Amino acid sequence: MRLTIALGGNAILKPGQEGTAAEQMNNVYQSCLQIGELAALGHEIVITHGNGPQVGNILLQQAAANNIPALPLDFCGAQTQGFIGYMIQNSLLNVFKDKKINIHSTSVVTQVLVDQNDSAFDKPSKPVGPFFDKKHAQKQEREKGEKWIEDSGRGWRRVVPSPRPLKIMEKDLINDLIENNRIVIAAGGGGIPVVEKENELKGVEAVIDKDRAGCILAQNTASDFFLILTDVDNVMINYGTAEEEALGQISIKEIEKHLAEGQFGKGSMAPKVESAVKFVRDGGEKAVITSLNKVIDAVKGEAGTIIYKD
Ligand SMILES: Nc1ncnc2c1ncn2[C@@H]1O[C@H](COP(=O)(O)OP(=O)(O)O)[C@@H](O)[C@H]1O
Ligand SMILES: NC(=O)OP(=O)(O)O
Repeated sequence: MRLTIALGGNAILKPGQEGTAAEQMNNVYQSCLQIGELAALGHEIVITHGNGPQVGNILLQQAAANNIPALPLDFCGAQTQGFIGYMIQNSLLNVFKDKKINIHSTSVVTQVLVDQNDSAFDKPSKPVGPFFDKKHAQKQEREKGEKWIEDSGRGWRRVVPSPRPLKIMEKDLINDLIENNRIVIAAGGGGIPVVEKENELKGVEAVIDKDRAGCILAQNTASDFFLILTDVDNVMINYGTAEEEALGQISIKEIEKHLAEGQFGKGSMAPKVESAVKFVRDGGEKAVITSLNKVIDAVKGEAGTIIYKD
């Protein structure tokens, strides 16, 4: 089976961790152990990954640097594709060497087309960087004109514009690599957002949601399964309350009812559910939202929130 796997940025850099290279490499290596198991079972694998924590850290590093020009958000996104891609390639090489699997992986610096008139440019919604307290968030809003939100009970985070992905510009190249038995890492961080202006592609300041771009990647690569891996085993209803309940196998109709009720975090779980639903509604076989630890069972249909056609 061909699987597109979307790795959450928060799984690569967990809330509360400092963000050292060693921490992130270790987290990625743990993810790649599971991906190695799937490759050993004979599955073809396409990978995308988040970059919210990482791109936010680059913005903080830039703000702390004197006399060095800050680079725009599309450049920061490209940087994260490079170093997160490196961590995945490095980890997969080490995992495959141990398992004696002869498959190579490569990262594709990927541009994703967005609409320059997307209303998201006026309404920042994508959380980036570490979690802070409310006081810090209010100070940044007051002094820097930034926008901050409370993120699913975990603390306050800066938000940036997150337009809808329309098209993966490197689609054909990605498919050529897959046909040549490569594990491709693409559309990292949702892809580098570009708009079409006077017949040219130009980068714009935004961070695309990687689950929405991941859905297009899964469709463009004719994947059977779209797996969204995050830090919870299941999507929940009444999340964070005493009545919290995990969703298992669920139809599009049922999960859309919960979506309409506002059961899923706006900048976190809601885009995952919408992306999973879109993949299945448009003809994909199955979409799963689960944690890394459950991925092997999820592929067998035995764990996670599995969305199927009504
Ligand atoms: N209804 C819900 N069920 C489960 N998790 C939810 C729900 N609503 C919001 N969340 C939050 O969504 C988070 C996962 O989204 P996010 O942090 O964006 O993940 P990632 O970085 O892995 O892509 C969970 O850690 C949880 O705090
Ligand atoms: N770009 C993006 O969606 O990143 P996260 O998954 O880390 O939020």
